[in-house]
Amino acid sequence: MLEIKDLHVAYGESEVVKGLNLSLKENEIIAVLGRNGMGKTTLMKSLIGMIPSKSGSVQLKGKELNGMKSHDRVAAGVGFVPQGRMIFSTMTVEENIETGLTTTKETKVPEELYNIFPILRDFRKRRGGNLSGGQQQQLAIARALASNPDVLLLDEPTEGIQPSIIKEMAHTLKEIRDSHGLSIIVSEQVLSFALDVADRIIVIEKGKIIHDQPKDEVDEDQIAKFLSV
Ligand SMILES: Nc1ncnc2c1ncn2[C@@H]1O[C@H](COP(=O)(O)OP(=O)(O)OP(=O)(O)O)[C@@H](O)[C@H]1O
Repeated sequence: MLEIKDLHVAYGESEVVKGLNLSLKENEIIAVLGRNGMGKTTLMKSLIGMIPSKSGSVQLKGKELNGMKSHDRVAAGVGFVPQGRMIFSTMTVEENIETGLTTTKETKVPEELYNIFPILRDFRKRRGGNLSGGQQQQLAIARALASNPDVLLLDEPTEGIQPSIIKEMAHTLKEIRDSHGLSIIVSEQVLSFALDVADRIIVIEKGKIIHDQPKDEVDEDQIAKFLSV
């Protein structure tokens, strides 16, 4: 449903994503692993249109996204949870989620989102900046889901989150995938989380995929070696 073909992304002369090919199926969760600086964030930002790609193609359900602005990609069905969550700290929880509704006809936060994350219902009048890291991550996911995406991109969602909450996050993401028929790409450095959440594990190094395997066939030691510095 998401087809990435020969994608090249560069900052000026410096090419960071170097001819990446990836095919994401319906209801599939892919974890993209890689050490710091290997291009995970650049890939994610280019998929949501925050960084233009140099060449290549990204198609969602047959529709070309390359060349489209971020807002139009969201309308086309891409949801994005950025690294560091980027919650609007002075806005309330409710207002934060409402910013995700701009591409839909809804004006109120759908109850269904509060059913997935009940703590956000309880805290809906609190300022985003007053939530814990794990609660802010739930808020960032709820905001991304508000636009009814077909594919959800999460950039290092476990960063700065407690281990017990990380476990819960993997469970919630799989539940959302099942209930919403979503496909998910998550970039990660935490191998245990990737193995917990994903159907397929991909390792990128220097902007290219160097490893691609179904989760059930993964040799953890081998992946750990790819990730060690
Ligand atoms: N705005 C920028 N201008 C120039 N180079 C950049 C820019 N942003 C990132 N880079 C470079 O691109 C490369 C890939 O960075 P990127 O942030 O995509 O890696 P990453 O795998 O997501 O790492 P991290 O885990 O630290 O987020 C790095 O060498 C980085 O220095």
